[in-house]
Amino acid sequence: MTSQHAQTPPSPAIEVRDLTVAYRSLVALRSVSLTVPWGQVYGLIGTNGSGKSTLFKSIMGILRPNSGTVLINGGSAAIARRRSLISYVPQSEDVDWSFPLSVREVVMMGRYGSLNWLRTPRRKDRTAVSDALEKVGMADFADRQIGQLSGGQRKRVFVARALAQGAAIVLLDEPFTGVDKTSEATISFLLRRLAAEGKTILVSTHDLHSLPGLCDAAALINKTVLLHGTPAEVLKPDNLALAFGANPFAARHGATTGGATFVHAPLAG
Ligand SMILES: Nc1ncnc2c1ncn2[C@@H]1O[C@H](COP(=O)(O)OP(=O)(O)OP(=O)(O)O)[C@@H](O)[C@H]1O
Repeated sequence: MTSQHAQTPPSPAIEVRDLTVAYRSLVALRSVSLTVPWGQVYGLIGTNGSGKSTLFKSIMGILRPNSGTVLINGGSAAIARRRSLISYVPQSEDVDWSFPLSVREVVMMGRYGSLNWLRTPRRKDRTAVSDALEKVGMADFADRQIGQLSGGQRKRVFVARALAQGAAIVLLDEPFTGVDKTSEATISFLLRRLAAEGKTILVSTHDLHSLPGLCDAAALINKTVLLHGTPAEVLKPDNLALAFGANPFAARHGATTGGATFVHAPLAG
């Protein structure tokens, strides 16, 4: 017997459809399509300038695409941001570290919608901030100015901001660049735990060696998505070489091709 009401399949966490983004005449992304399901850590792999940050900013709705769409849980990025559904941990270079804010104040920003900046924190906000700082091992640094932190500590503070926000989707742009091993392990552990709770993590990284332990799936990107698959498939040297020309990452993994899904013919340059 069939049910009278057909079940609508749940929307994926992130769905990018045929996205093209240009900075004036420079095309940074061309016809990018990507589906990221719920409950996964998904890796975005690409060399410098391959368009990873542009894709993140497009997913966040910060950049307006020339064409194509981005859906967050089936709706617009603007709605997702307003509902604090999605959080963005930027590259360190994109943050003004001289800004006179304490660690606690940065994490508290995760508790305010952008329209609510002047609201006085309530007890549950303060508790959420303390809990998040505890989880990333930064509770002892709560009153320190953000400029007085190491690279790894700064990243942990921004991860804490995403935790305090309670976002169901977290984007992390190069979270392991310039980061010490302790911070990397803390962040990786937290990301795996968030995914186990059903949340979705999209992470861009150059660090291929961290990929198998961290990610459930990954995509190789060079202005467009070249291929996607499991980390083991994506990391096959021949796939990296096919995607990027000579293997620019000098990966030490496996030696055969196959398994990964090529989406586009590899691009030159
Ligand atoms: N604001 C901008 N104006 C003009 N061009 C830009 C701008 N931001 C990025 N680009 C260019 O767009 C392309 C993609 O840049 P993007 O920052 O998205 O790459 P990326 O993969 O994040 O690189 P990286 O790993 O170095 O951060 C590059 O050629 C870059 O020079």
